Parts: sequence; structure tokens; C-alpha cells
Amino acid sequence: MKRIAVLTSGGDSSGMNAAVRAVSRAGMSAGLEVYGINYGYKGLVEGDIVQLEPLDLDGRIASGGTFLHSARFPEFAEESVQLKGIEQLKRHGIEALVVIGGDGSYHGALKLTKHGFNSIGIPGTIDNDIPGTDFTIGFDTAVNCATEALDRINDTARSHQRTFIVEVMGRGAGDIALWSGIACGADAIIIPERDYDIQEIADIIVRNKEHGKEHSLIVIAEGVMSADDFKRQLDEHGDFDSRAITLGHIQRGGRPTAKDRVLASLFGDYAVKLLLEGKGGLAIGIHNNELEAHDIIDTLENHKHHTDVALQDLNNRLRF
Ligand SMILES: Nc1ncnc2c1ncn2[C@@H]1O[C@H](COP(=O)(O)OP(=O)(O)OP(=O)(O)O)[C@@H](O)[C@H]1O
Ligand SMILES: O=P(O)(O)OC[C@H]1O[C@](O)(CO)[C@@H](O)[C@@H]1O
Ligand SMILES: [Mg+2]
Repeated sequence: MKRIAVLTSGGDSSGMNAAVRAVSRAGMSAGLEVYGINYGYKGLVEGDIVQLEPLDLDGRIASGGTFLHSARFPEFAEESVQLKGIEQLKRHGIEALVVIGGDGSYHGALKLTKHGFNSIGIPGTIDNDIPGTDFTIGFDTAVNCATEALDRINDTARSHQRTFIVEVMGRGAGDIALWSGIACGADAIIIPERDYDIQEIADIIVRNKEHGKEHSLIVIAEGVMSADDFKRQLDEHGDFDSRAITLGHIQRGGRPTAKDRVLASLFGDYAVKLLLEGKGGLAIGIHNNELEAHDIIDTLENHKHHTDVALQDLNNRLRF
């Protein structure tokens, strides 16, 4: 193998740059030429492909976003468009592709694999919703961002004896809500993986007040409903002087945490090691602190991400 390429796709996540750096540096150390593809699958199909040099990677480990840029490019679900992408890769003499992205991006890599083009997926999304790994790159940074925001909201909630409903990201998964909710001592964490009872939530707030805790914090995952909609429901069960907040895209940016930088470095280096061993068609992950690589087709077609819903029980035991 002489030449490989790397792209980032889907919503950006902090640590993607560290992963591109790791793939590139590990590849260059092994004597490979490494190409960067700009704008995800869109850039692939358009042939926006450039050779990366060592200096291109300088300082990237500490930066948020993705310097290769990203794109949502639904056209890539069409076979004819996928084949155009493969033509571009072949035209550039590229023998394997590393895709850094979320579950959607993994499906793109799966399609390329099915067409016979060697592709490896590295999990990069704040949502932590990919099967085959306990953690994705960017999740830890997003959780820390949400936690800091929730701490700040708790301060003003306490001062004004208010109830805050804070919506965090995660698409269909409750992972960011669970981790940030526990980290800031939320009174309730509402996730798409489990039903909730609005009366029970109202009762928690009332009980808090009866026992001298005049403010409450409810963390809701976006996959359940918006903070505004939840507030409307809650308002029908009492006057809690509530405020609804959507944290939004601040969770996607910022300098990656050390954990995300190290995870990205491990994943990128491991992807290149596997390619050098002649392997491919794989989804990389970390399970019980060990790096793992699974068949990407089997991973996506037969497995689901399992949110650790027991974290909600933990929060219920520990809350006020
Ligand atoms: N079924 C599919 N087949 C081929 N390509 C796909 C498929 N689904 C998604 N993709 C490609 O992957 C890109 C990214 O997917 P998506 O927008 O779902 O984000 P993601 O990778 O899941 O990341 P995140 O959820 O963190 O935003 C899509 O814009 C499209 O180009
Ligand atoms: O940035 P966009 O395209 O609005 O997408 C937002 C979505 O992307 C994510 O930030 C990452 O998948 C989700 O948590 C969120 O639902
Ligand atoms: Mg996704």
C-alpha cells in the first residue's frame, strides 16, 4: 500500500482534527502518502483531494472543528454517486479510505466497502450513537461543554428559585443528557430511550421545594422534544417559574478535551496499523478500554448503539 486518504463527514466534533493528524502522521511514519479529502463525501465526489504534508498537521491536535471541513451530502446514499466517489479515489491512486464521522458517515463507508473499496470508519460524533464502540471522538468535549453550561444555569436557578429545563444535543441518543445531567446533579434527566411521566417530574419539583430546595434542573435530550415543548407540558402541572434553554451548537465546538485528543490519536494510529496489515472494511472502536475493530457491514446491519440507561437510575438515586 502506497497511498491512503482521510475525510471527515457529518456534524463536526471536537477531536476530528486530532484524528486526521493521527491517521496522517501514522501513515507518513510508515512511508505512506496521505491525502486529505475536503468537505466529506461531497468533496470526494467532486475530487477535492489534496496531499497532506507534515506542516498541514501542526497544531491541529488542540483545535476544534475540522480543518478538512465537513458536509451533509444526502446524495451519497445513491449508488451512482458512490461509484463516482470511487472513480475519484482510483484516479488519485488511493488504495484505502479512512472515514471519520458518525453513524451516517459510517453508512457511506459501508457502501464503499460493499463496492469493493477498502474503507475504515473512525467514530467521530458528539452523539456517541455508533455501534461497536463505548465512546466516540467529541462526546467527552460536548459533555464537558454541556456540564459547564448547566453549572452556570444552576447558579442563576438557585439565586432566583427557578426551574430550568435545558435541552442538550444527541439526535436520537440520550448519552449527552445522561453524562452532563449526572455531572451537574440534575433533578431529572429525560432521554428518548425511556418514557417519562410529566406528573412525576412536577412532583419532584414540588418535593424539592417542600424540603427547602427551591430550584430545580431538568436536562432533556433533543431526541425527546424541545425544551420549549417540555416547558409547555410542565406548566400545565404547576407554576414553577420555569425557563427553557436550548444549548445548541456550542456543544459541537471548542478545544477538544485531553480524553478526546488521546482517543483520536489511538483510533487514527490503529486505523493505519490495520491498513498496513492488509485489513479493511472495518469499524474501529474502544470497548472496556481496549481498541477493537469489527466488520463494518456486520456492525451497522446487526448491531445498535446501547445507551447506558442505568445512568438514569443512578441519577434518580443520587438526586436531592
Ligand atoms: N445510507 C447512507 N448511504 C451512503 N451515505 C450516507 C448514508 N447516510 C449518510 N451518508 C453520508 O454520510 C453523511 C453524514 O451523515 P449524517 O448527516 O447522518 O451525519 P453523521 O455522520 O451521522 O454525523 P452526526 O450525526 O454526528 O452529525 C451524509 O451527509 C451522507 O453524505
Ligand atoms: O448541525 P445540524 O446539521 O443542524 O445538525 C444537528 C445535529 O447534529 C448533531 O449535533 C450531531 O449529530 C446532533 O446532535 C444534532 O441533532
Ligand atoms: Mg449521526
